[in-house]
Amino acid sequence: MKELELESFMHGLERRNPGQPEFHQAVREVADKLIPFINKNPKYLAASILERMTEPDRVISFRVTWQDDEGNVRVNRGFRVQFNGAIGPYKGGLRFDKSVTLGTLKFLGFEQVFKNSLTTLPMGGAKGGSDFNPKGKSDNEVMRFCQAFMSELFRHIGKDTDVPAGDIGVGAREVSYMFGQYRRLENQFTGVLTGKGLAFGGSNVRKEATGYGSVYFSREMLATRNDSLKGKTAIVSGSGNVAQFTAEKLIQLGTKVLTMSDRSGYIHDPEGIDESKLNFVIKLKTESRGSLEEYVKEYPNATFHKDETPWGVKADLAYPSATQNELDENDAKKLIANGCMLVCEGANMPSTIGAIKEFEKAKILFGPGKAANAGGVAISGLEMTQNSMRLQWSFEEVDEKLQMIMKKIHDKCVEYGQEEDWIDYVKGANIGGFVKVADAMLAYGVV
Ligand SMILES: NC(=O)C1=CN([C@@H]2O[C@H](COP(=O)(O)OP(=O)(O)OC[C@H]3O[C@@H](n4cnc5c(N)ncnc54)[C@H](OP(=O)(O)O)[C@@H]3O)[C@@H](O)[C@H]2O)C=CC1
Ligand SMILES: O=C(O)CCC(=O)C(=O)O
Repeated sequence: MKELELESFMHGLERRNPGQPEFHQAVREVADKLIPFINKNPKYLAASILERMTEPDRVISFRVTWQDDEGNVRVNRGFRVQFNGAIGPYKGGLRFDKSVTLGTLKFLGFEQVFKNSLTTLPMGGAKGGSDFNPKGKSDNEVMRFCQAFMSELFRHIGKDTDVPAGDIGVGAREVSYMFGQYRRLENQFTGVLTGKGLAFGGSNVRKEATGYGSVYFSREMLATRNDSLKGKTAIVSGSGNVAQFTAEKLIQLGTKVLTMSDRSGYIHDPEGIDESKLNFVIKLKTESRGSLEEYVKEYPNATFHKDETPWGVKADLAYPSATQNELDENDAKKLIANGCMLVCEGANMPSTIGAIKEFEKAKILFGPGKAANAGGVAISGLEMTQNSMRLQWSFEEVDEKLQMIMKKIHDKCVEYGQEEDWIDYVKGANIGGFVKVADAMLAYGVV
């Protein structure tokens, strides 16, 4: 049987998916670690599992027509990429951002397949969204867009088919508008979206889960070196959902958070962002939706660095939690030179392949997003469970389950990623996520 070879596999993939560099990057990172494993396990090779797993089950693309406050008719493009449903209903967020393309959503959907498998819950992988830019839009415009988006999406989703949630640009407000529209169209109250409000089927801890989960994962990584979060300093990037609750949990566990960022730049607060300063950021980002520049007006001992990223700040730990490719090879070199011992990805694919190579060379603790940020979708999975049972677990109960799941994901990464003198978490997450999906696909035969 002819073995797989990385460059020729990638050549074929790039030829079949032109103009989708983020998708190429996500597949390369996975294939680099998986191909040696597949070549040693001919059952996967013979069934062309990697070729099948890099081709989405289904891509849905549609027009979204809505009206702005001036009465102008606006047109956006909507997508849902149902990437792989071998181990459960499709599951993954929706992103509303002007940068969204099919290639972006294919990279995110592909990552989601492995991530969801790692959670140990029965969820396939999907992602969707639109090039709609929510920035500067009124609440009414966002509502009309969400209703128009759901007016097409509703026919492709369902509690046992595909269950979307939030991502960049899609938070509690947007999920609520979409859930309201789904309920109106289908006349059904079912768990068809997660991240819902607590009053209408949401789960405790879903809002916090991605950030908290990322911190719990980093706590497990540090424990492998008999170390802990207490007394450390941290760089956090982003100031949205994931960054906010990463910062909150770090503060609670005794870590000093020095930075947060947004599209306009980053803030550096050498005294540390404490709970009350974080509440200012949360209000700024979820209510007035302003720029972080406002922070230094309120807290003048901090500095604002316009159009810059925070990776040059000296700290023990780094939590990239904004967006893809926000941390490159040079940033990685700066972090390592400054003594950073751990990078934990709250965002999806925030580190470039060059940056990851630097972390691997330096053998620092590096937690890839598909493992480290899986807490969000894990609690979404538990929201689906609670919806099916028609009950709601307490905050403490769900938080305990989240900690257990993050520990299990960490254990899985160690099982497949343990090398002689370090843990290759990228390899561990990729192989650990692959095996369950691949075995299900093998069991189904040629489908
Ligand atoms: N929400 C979730 O449960 C999960 C999210 N993720 C991933 O985490 C990351 C953050 O998502 P989330 O917090 O939900 O999204 P939000 O929309 O809540 O926040 C995104 C944050 O990142 C900043 N940002 C977005 N794009 C850019 C950019 N191009 N350059 C610089 N900063 C940028 C935003 O800045 P600004 O405020 O200026 O818009 C904002 O601070 C994404 O990669 C997402 O895929 C992963 C797992 C689950
Ligand atoms: O909760 C979910 O279903 C989606 C979370 C998500 O989009 C992600 O893990 O990237």
